[in-house]
Amino acid sequence: MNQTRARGRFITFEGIDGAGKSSQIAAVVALLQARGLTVDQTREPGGTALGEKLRELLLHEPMHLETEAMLMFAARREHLAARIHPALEAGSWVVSDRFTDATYAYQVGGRGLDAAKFSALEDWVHPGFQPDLTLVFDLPPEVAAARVANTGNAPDRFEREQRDFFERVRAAYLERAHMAPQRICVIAADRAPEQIRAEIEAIVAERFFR
Ligand SMILES: Nc1ncnc2c1ncn2[C@@H]1O[C@H](COP(=O)(O)OP(=O)(O)OP(=O)(O)O)[C@@H](O)[C@H]1O
Ligand SMILES: Cc1cn([C@H]2C[C@H](O)[C@@H](COP(=O)(O)O)O2)c(=O)[nH]c1=O
Repeated sequence: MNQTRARGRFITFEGIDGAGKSSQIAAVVALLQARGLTVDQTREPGGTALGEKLRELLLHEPMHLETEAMLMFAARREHLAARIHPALEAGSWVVSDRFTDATYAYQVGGRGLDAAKFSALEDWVHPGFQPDLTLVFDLPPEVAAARVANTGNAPDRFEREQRDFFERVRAAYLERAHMAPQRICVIAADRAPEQIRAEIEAIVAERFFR
């Protein structure tokens, strides 16, 4: 019998720098794998050899704000073509640390660029394609900044931004969630990791395995 494998699902994690996405992503990947699913864990900017080179530039090289915005979408175009779409079509689930919501939050909300231009880029790069589920980690910028400082790592171009920048990024994420409540869940990230993990597990179970 000719059995075709079901298309995979696409889950994205979002939030300001230091929101605590990384450890929770690992937990969700483990949860899905425990259900016998094949999972491709990736990130933006990045996720491909070219995308990782662009990430290095984006995080560390001074550039015009519109150059930054277009490089984010260039990396995304490659990511979709070389990794995300092939994985989903092969039946793998894809879990990405950030996707296009980050561009609306950081480049439109944070940097103040024109949303209409990004809508055109989005329609060009992934017309009609959105994550199946997006988890936005929400917390006050000062809490996130303290976490980033505690890592002891040298801050990148984004992490060096001031609190008002992250207030705008946060507000833009919450606005995105308000506009697409069926896709985007806001997670209160200023809580113990175990509490956050339990809430995310419940959301994933309800959304995909009910
Ligand atoms: N719920 C939490 N409570 C306290 N500290 C946390 C929590 N979650 C993560 N952390 C710590 O905060 C720091 C940043 O976490 P993490 O790297 O997971 O954030 P992130 O959202 O992936 O950040 P970035 O987007 O900057 O990569 C780490 O040192 C991590 O151990
Ligand atoms: C996809 C995307 C990312 N960014 C910013 C957000 C973060 O500061 C960095 C990525 O670093 P992370 O710690 O791995 O999350 O890039 C952005 O400004 N716009 C985007 O579209």
